[in-house]
This record gives sequence, C-alpha cells and structure tokens, in this order.
Amino acid sequence: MHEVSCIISNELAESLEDYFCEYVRSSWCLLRIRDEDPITLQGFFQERVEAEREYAEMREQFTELPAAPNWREFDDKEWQDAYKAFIDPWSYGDLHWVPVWRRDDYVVPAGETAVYLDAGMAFGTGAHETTRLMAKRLLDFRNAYTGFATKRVIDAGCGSGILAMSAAKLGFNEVYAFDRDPEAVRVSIENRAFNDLPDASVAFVEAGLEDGLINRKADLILANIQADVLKIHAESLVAATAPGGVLALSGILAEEVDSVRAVFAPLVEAKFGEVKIDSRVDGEWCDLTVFAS
Ligand SMILES: C[S@@+](CC[C@H](N)C(=O)[O-])C[C@H]1O[C@@H](n2cnc3c(N)ncnc32)[C@H](O)[C@@H]1O
Repeated sequence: MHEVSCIISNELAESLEDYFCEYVRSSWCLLRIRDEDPITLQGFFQERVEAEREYAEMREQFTELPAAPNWREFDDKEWQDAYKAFIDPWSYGDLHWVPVWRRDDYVVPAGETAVYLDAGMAFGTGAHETTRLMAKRLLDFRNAYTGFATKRVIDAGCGSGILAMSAAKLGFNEVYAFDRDPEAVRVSIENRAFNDLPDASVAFVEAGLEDGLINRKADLILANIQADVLKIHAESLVAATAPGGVLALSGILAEEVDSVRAVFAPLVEAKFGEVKIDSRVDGEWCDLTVFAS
C-alpha cells in the first residue's frame, strides 16, 4: 500500500472537497487530528503509478499542490493492522456494528442485531458521527412501525453499505442502496456476503443521485451525503419520499443546517402541505429529518 500526503491550506482543502465530490476520488481524504493541526491531504493506493496519475491530475487543476509530496510504503499486513486498530464495534439500542475481524470476540446479546463490516476504501466504518445519526433515525423508524417489514428503505450514497445492511438486518425487506462510486458498491456487495444476507434482501447499485431515485418511492430514505450535494438533489429526494414517510439527511455541518432546511422546507410544504423537520447534533455534525405527513 502506498501513502501520498502533503500539508495544504484551509482554502485549498475547501476547493478539494468540492473536487472530490464532483469527481469520484474515494482514495483521498483530508485529515486534521486536533483543531490546531494543519490539514493534510492523504491518499492511499495499492499501486504507486495510480497514485501518481491521480495526484498529477489534481495538480493540473490545483497548482499550489507541492510538486514533491511525501511518499510512504506499507506492507499489506502493516497497513491492515494500522487500519484495524482504529475501528471498534459500536452499538445503539439493539443494533451493533462490528468489524468483521472482531466477529469471534465481540459478543452480541441474544435477540439483538449485528452488522459485520469491512469498509476497506469506502466510507462507512460506523465510526463517523454522520453515520451514527442515521442509525438513530433508522431505529426510531423501526420502533415507530409494528408492520415495518413491508416498508421500503432507500440508502442514497451507501458507502460500505452499512445503513442498508442495518435496515435489511432489522427486518426491512425492500432495501435499495446506491452509490456513484463503483468501489463503494463492490465493498457493499462484499459486506452483504459477510452478513449472509441474500442478494435480494438489499440491492446495491452503481448510480448517482441524478438517476438513482428515478421512479422510486420509499417510506424511509437515508442520505448521508454532504450538504451541498443534498441541496442540489433536494427535489428528487423529496419526490422519492412516500406520504407518511421519513427523509433523513446527514453529512451536514452545524453551520450548514439552516441553509439545508431553507432548501428542503418549501419543497416539503409544497408536496405534503405541512413541514415537520427535526434536527439532531453529534459533535460538529447534524442531521435534518423530514417527516412527511
Ligand atoms: C459520507 S458517505 C456515507 C456512506 C454511508 N451511507 C454512511 O452513512 O456511512 C457518502 C457516500 O455518498 C456517495 N456519494 C457522494 N455523492 C454522490 C452522488 N451524487 N450520488 C450518489 N452517491 C454519492 C459517496 O461516494 C460516499 O460513498
């Protein structure tokens, strides 16, 4: 495994976030451990030539990136151990997210639900606040319905498949998940197999928000994608929400929540005649959840 990294300015980090969103670049991340630290651009690749190609493409657009970034090579075991050391099981209510390599030593109480995961290069280890906010909405939804098994769930931007598989394992039998990143779809399908879920129990499809929601309706939509993208696709997200359903949005920073609400509220009011929107906070992140009446 090859790591490429360099320190970048806050302004460049903002532009790169938009770039990563526009072009699928799942091998890259922006890292700041403590508030006072500078931001590091970091990429992980199996092949160094692939890293060099993507970095060179980025430098064409962002000329302030250094010509000679830092390179580090890990052997596969060292890399796997470093990655695994960061990820712990997490549970909320009766739902447990367990790294696959902890399958044998993590005890799931009888009658509770475990989802086994290896997110690999996809987003969705279960460690992020934005994912956890969605788990809470999923459990609220499950708890609100006794006949819940007939409810349809969509996971928009499924990453590792963590939310879609949680829905399937909690008993929802019409779960449709999509992501525009082919690597995320590959990882999701692999995770579905780790969980012994039949293919038909949760569909994982490569699609973007512009086409993934066409002709679809769901009683619960979970969309943990960044605020700007949610705003662009607000009409399709509201259109895909069934009457009486729930549209749960995440990936929203606290300072962005009002602007997301301002885009969604009039659409919800126009479609459902009433606006019931709730928001929860976890660290610097918020969700925004619409209850369609
Ligand atoms: C923050 S991750 C969420 C992953 C997972 N659902 C979770 O909650 O942990 C966002 C995911 O949305 C995908 N994504 C971003 N923009 C998208 C778009 N326009 N259409 C579909 N997927 C998108 C990304 O590839 C990424 O896997």
